[in-house]
Amino acid sequence: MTDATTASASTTPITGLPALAFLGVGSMNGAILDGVIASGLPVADGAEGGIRTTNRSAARADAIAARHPGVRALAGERDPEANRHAVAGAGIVLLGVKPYQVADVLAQVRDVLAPGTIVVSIASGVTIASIAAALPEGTAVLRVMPNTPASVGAGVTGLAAGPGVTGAQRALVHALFDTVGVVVELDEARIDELSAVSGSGPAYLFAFVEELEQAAQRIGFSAEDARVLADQTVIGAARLLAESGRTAEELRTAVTSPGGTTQEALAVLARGGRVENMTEALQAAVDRAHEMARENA
Ligand SMILES: NC(=O)C1=CN([C@@H]2O[C@H](COP(=O)(O)OP(=O)(O)OC[C@H]3O[C@@H](n4cnc5c(N)ncnc54)[C@H](O)[C@@H]3O)[C@@H](O)[C@H]2O)C=CC1
Ligand SMILES: O=C(O)[C@@H]1CCC=N1
Repeated sequence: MTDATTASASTTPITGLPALAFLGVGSMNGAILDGVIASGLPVADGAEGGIRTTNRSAARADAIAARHPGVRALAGERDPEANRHAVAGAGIVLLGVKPYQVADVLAQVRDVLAPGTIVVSIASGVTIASIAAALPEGTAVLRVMPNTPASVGAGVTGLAAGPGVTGAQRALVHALFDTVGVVVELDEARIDELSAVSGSGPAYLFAFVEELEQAAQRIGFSAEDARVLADQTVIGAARLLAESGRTAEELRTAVTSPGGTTQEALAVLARGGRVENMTEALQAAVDRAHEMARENA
């Protein structure tokens, strides 16, 4: 990480959030919505209620409303102006649609954003400059890169503020994402690299669990037992990392008896050049983010 990067809780105490509009509540914005609500941090009642959400399908909006009865969940399928209704009176707008849909959603809402509204994008590969260019001049724009463990309060979010964003606005968004885990502030120039590590990272780990499960079956375990063994091993190891205060290296060493079985297995895994392979994988994610930024400019 560069000198420009800091992981911290917000230094400014925040006792509440302004009305929030979550535009596009799928996997990621849904995880943030769950986390913010679970945190109990008060959200101000805007003119149309404190938290508003939008997505395309009515079934999904109904599911959000059932899960969070206080939320005003709107569906584009029922209300073509859902995004415009959601942002009216909101203090923070969280853009959670797919990258290629961002421009369309910004065009829908740009003339109904209240002065002083903070726009936060979670989209991969969509730059602050391209978002700011689609909004009224002077709109505060921040770009964040969260990850799905946010839904259980264990996320990590990269946060980059655009030009002209005040310290107070940045602190507010930082506090919002503190409710769903750890926040790392960084320059926007580094956000694609952060995304490659922590935004996509949960998928790498889930892919590993799937591989461990499949390999366990190949050496003779039933599908059911293989799943218990693989899932619980990773859950237990992650908790140990979180709760023991020891580094991954120390914990690995504690499992690996000299001349024992783990050492043999790790030697086989290392044959694949895992660090080189992981570095190549991260670079592929970064390259794709750069390509998306050009496509979405
Ligand atoms: N899934 C992840 O782990 C992460 C995703 N992201 C970013 O989050 C964004 C969303 O990704 P996911 O949640 O995975 O996608 P998703 O497909 O689960 O969610 C997108 C949501 O947007 C809604 N939507 C589509 N068009 C809309 C419109 N015009 N107005 C309102 N809602 C609309 C859809 O109904 C859907 O609920 C992407 O830009 C992605 O780059 C960022 C970090 C991690
Ligand atoms: O795969 C993606 O493009 C998004 C960004 C990071 C995680 N999911």
